[in-house]
Amino acid sequence: MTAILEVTDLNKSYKDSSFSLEDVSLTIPYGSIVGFIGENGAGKSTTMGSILGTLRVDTGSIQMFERDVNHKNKAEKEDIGVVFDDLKLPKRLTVKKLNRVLSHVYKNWSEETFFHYVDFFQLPKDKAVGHFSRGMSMKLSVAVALSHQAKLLILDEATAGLDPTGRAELLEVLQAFVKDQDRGILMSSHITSDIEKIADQLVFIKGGKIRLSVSKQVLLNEYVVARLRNEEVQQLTKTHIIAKKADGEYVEVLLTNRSEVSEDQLIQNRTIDDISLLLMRGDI
Ligand SMILES: Nc1ncnc2c1ncn2[C@@H]1O[C@H](COP(=O)(O)OP(=O)(O)OP(=O)(O)O)[C@@H](O)[C@H]1O
Repeated sequence: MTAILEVTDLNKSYKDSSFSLEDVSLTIPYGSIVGFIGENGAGKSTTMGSILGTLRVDTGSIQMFERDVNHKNKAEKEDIGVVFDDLKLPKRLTVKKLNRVLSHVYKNWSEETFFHYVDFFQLPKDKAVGHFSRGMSMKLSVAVALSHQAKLLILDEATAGLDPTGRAELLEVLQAFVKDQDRGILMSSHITSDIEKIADQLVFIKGGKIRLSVSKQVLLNEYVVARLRNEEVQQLTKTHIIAKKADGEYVEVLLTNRSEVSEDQLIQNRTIDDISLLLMRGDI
C-alpha cells in the first residue's frame, strides 16, 4: 500500500489541437503532496481533467485508492476534493445556503468542518458567492473540497489570486490535511515558492511529457546546477545530465551527481524556479 494515486502511461489528444499528453505517469504516495510544475499549456490541467474523468483519455491506466478508477462511482467522487481556478459553484447562493445544498450533494458533508474553514478564511456567510473576489472564491472552493471527507485533493492553481496571508493560511491547511497518512494532494501552481514550501515530490511537465519526477529533498540536496564551459560538459557522464542550457560562452547544467564538478563551478542557492527554467527552456 504505497500510493493513493498511480497514473501510468496516459495518452490523450484533442480533436482540434496538435497538443497531446504522451505517456504521462505520476504517483502520489500516501501522506504526500506532489507539486505539478510546467509552463502555460504544458498539460497540467489536461492531466488533472483526465484523472478526474472530465476528459476522456486515449490510453493509459489510472489507479486511485488502489483500484482502477471508475468515474461513474459516486462514492469515489466523494473521496476526491477538487479546486480549479474558476469557481464551479452556484453563484447566487450565499455560503449559508451553499452549505445546505452541499449537505444534500455529499453523503459525508460536514457542516462543522465547512464553517470551521469559512471562519478560518474569514469568508462572509450572507453574501452571494458570485460576488466574491477571486481570492475569496478560491478559499471557498478549498473549504468545500475539505468538507466532504475527501482523501485525495486535486488543486489546479489553488493559490493563484490569494494574497500572501491567504496563501500562507492555505499552505498551512494543506500540510495539516496530509498529516493523516491516508491522504494525498496533487497541486499545480505557477508560484513555485508555494510548491517549494510544502511539496514532498515534484513532477515537471513540458509539452505533454513528464520531464522529471523527483523528491524535493533529492532535487534540492543532491542535484546540482553547474556553470561549465562546453568542453567541460563533454567530459561529464551523460546519464548524470538532466538538463542543460547555453548561457553565452558557458552552459548551465542540472546534474544528478555533484562529484563531477568542483565547488567553484557550482551555482549556489538555486530555487525550484531556477531549476524549472532550466528544465523548461533547456536544450535537453
Ligand atoms: N478542449 C481543448 N481542445 C483543444 N485543445 C485544448 C483543449 N484544452 C486544452 N487544450 C490544449 O492543450 C494544451 C495543454 O493545455 P492545459 O490546459 O492542459 O495546460 P496547463 O499546463 O494546465 O496550462 P496553464 O498553466 O496555462 O493552465 C494547450 O495547448 C491547450 O491549448
